[in-house]
Amino acid sequence: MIHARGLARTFNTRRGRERVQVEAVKGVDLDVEPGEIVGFLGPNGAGKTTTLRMLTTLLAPTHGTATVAGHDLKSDPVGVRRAIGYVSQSGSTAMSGVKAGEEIVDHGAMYGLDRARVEARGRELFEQLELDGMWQREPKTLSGGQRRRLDIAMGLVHDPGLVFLDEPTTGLDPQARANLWTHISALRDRLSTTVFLTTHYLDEADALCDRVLVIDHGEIVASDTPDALKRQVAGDLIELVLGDPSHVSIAAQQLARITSDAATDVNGGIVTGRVPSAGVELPGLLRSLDAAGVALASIEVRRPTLDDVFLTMTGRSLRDA
Ligand SMILES: Nc1ncnc2c1ncn2[C@@H]1O[C@H](COP(=O)(O)OP(=O)(O)OP(=O)(O)O)[C@@H](O)[C@H]1O
Repeated sequence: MIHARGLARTFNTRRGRERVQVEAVKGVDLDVEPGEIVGFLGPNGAGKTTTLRMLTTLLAPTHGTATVAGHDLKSDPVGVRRAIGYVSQSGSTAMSGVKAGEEIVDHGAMYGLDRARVEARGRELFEQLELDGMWQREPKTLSGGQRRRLDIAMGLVHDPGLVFLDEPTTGLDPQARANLWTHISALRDRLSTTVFLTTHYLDEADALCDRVLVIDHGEIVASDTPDALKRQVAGDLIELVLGDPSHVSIAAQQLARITSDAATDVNGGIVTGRVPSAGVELPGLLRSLDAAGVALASIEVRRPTLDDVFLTMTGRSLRDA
């Protein structure tokens, strides 16, 4: 669906009186297969929006080539535009006067589609996106989550095979975000729409995306499934909270037998260590602790997060970057 090679964009800008060149995107290669939900993750200023604007024909690349939904970005930008949906950060719904349904029909008509056909498609999308009953409402009277779903309906009304969502859940409360994830997954499952979305949120990339591309300083630093990326970080963290603190050293010994680096941390009555896979190691550990007479108050397992992945790759936390 998307094949980009060496995609780059430089901006000429001024810093004070000095002219400077900003290399926003530095020769990115990326491939997205049909039916995938791919998350484009990175800190502020990493180059996400610039890449998205290039892939959607809104910004010309300085270098590189790309095929998007079967059309060449440079030689056939109109073909690209017809074949994709794009939902920007700010959305495209008008805030006054026009009814939600009319906006949808006008938007589809812009693509040269028959109004009756667009209306049928729009009503179907309203149903799928839980917007039933909103056809006659003005967008300004909708909730934040409903408005984002209306934006997505607009992006899909011409039935594109590929849709770009720029930070789709920014500004929504946690419940509305989770609800939108369900809808985006369902769209892919029902309509086989390929989804390419940018996000700041680690939990969003983790919960929603089949694959995550991590961009930093204009370069892709990782591309894999969230689980595979997290497996690259040295395993799961096991935390043993001891019922009897005098068992600390024996518990540490037992845990050290299975940790990746034969090391554990002891803090009061708590012993922690990283193991390659907690699911595999835990039953044996519990048996050996039991045999050694160690009483546990509780046990916790923490899987690595995408933030741990970013930290391992760049030495910085995604949140602080
Ligand atoms: N029109 C422009 N002129 C000059 N510099 C720009 C322009 N657009 C983007 N940049 C710079 O390019 C870099 C990448 O910006 P971009 O908006 O693509 O990042 P981003 O990952 O989308 O960030 P955010 O998450 O904050 O939206 C930044 O350093 C930004 O300041």
